[in-house]
Amino acid sequence: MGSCVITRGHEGVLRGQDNAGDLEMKWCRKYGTVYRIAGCLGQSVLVVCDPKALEHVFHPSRPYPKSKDMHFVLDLILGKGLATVDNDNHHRQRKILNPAFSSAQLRKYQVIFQQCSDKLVNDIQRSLTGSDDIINAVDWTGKASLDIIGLGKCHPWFSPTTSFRYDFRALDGQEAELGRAMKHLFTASQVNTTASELIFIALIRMVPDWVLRFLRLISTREIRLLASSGNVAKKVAREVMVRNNEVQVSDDDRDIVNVLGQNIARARSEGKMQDDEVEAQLMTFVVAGHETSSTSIAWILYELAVHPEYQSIIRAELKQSNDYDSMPFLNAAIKETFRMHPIAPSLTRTAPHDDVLPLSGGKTLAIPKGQTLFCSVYLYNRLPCLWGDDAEEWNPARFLNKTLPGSLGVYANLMTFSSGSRSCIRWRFAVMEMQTVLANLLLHFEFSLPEGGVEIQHFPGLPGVVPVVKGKAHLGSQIPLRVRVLH
Ligand code: HEM
Repeated sequence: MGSCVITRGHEGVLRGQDNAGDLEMKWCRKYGTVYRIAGCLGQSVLVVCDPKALEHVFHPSRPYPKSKDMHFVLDLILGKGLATVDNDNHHRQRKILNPAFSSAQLRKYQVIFQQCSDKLVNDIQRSLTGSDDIINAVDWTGKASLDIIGLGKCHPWFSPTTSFRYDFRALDGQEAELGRAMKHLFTASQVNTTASELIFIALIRMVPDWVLRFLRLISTREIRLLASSGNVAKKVAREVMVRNNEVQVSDDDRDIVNVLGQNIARARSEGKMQDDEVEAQLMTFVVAGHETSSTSIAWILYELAVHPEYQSIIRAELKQSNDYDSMPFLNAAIKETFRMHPIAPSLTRTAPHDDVLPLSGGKTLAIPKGQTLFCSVYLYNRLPCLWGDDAEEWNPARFLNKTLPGSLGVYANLMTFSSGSRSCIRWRFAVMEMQTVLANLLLHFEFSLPEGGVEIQHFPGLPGVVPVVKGKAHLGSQIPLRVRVLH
């Protein structure tokens, strides 16, 4: 399968590619929906996008666990929160947190989405100097989503003395420490991964659990960056907990942090959650909710700039109704963007025991206990057998009035929010946030590509991909778009 550096394996080659997914796609066309690559230090890694095999790996009642290296990285950034723990601990934590995302609760968050969207529109408007301004969409959507999860000053009843919310002040241009750390988290890994970092990851997969404690003491550049983001998140989580104990918020005024804080505090007082877990939940929600949503909103603006005809259609829908869920084109465009631009293009899992993977077409594949699997969201979301021959093109029409293929994935049968009991707990929140922010932006602005066009690539960052301008990855996360105010 082509040449590779022996120590780094294909894994090193994948992390070094300019556009995440290109090589996986090339190999998928050549070798099929399950193929083996060399991991670092000669480890064997299975790349999987076969729908039947993925159904087996993400089965709700017996999902494969995350790989040890993923656990290690998540633990550094998020502590022992929902995204990190397994089995009974995971089940217990998820049960405690689920009510914060019930449909009734989500409807209440809608007010916050709207206020932060209004503020975003005003701030973009104020920043424009002429009729032909270019903005970096990622910067603006990042400010808005940080405010939505952090609940900064866009909230009308915000007051540092009566609320415990952490003021990111993102939309006011004074980025708080956490805002800076989060920005750094995804972009830090844009510097080429070294062989020693890959060897470190390979070692984590190989050594017994008790050795892992000592590996934590080894400090690679990547580990240092991840740990320092985790430390900032921890500091904020502690601040939030202290304020949560100090203030009472009425039922109607409760935002996501209030709701989460209250559920967590109750579980803690009933002895169902330890202090370090409480801290980790807040860290998890702050970190997981930032770049994920903002990058996805920036991607849809990009796709709509490339396909302006859809901007007009969606604007017409928005002028006729306030009910976002009833708008076919708005939702089809969102689904199609989540299909083409998954923030986590691959989910790493480990076989918990010797197993037989069922494959499409009735075949099977025997795998040993401990086998590492790269479950490719990117490839699954682009399989021609599911999405059609034009699967590599952005075409929302595929989601209009059609039965969706397959049965995987919590949203639109895509793997973007994963599938089964470890799927994204806030996928509905993310979709509602995207609907509201996008609707408000499209009603006030027209987006187009800068003169001469621009090619955006998926840079393979950690823990997710980062949009960069081709040839300008060193400038970090960017989606430059031309903006015109609509009157
Ligand atoms: C566009 C937005 C988002 C995308 C594409 C996304 C995607 C994902 C994916 C793929 C997973 C599974 C990860 C794995 O198994 O390794 C996941 C899990 C998770 N996500 Fe999201 N996410 C988004 C937004 C959010 C937001 C806004 C939050 C919260 C603030 C959030 C919180 C979580 C948590 C806590 C988990 C762990 C769930 C568990 O293990 O039970 N996500 N997300």
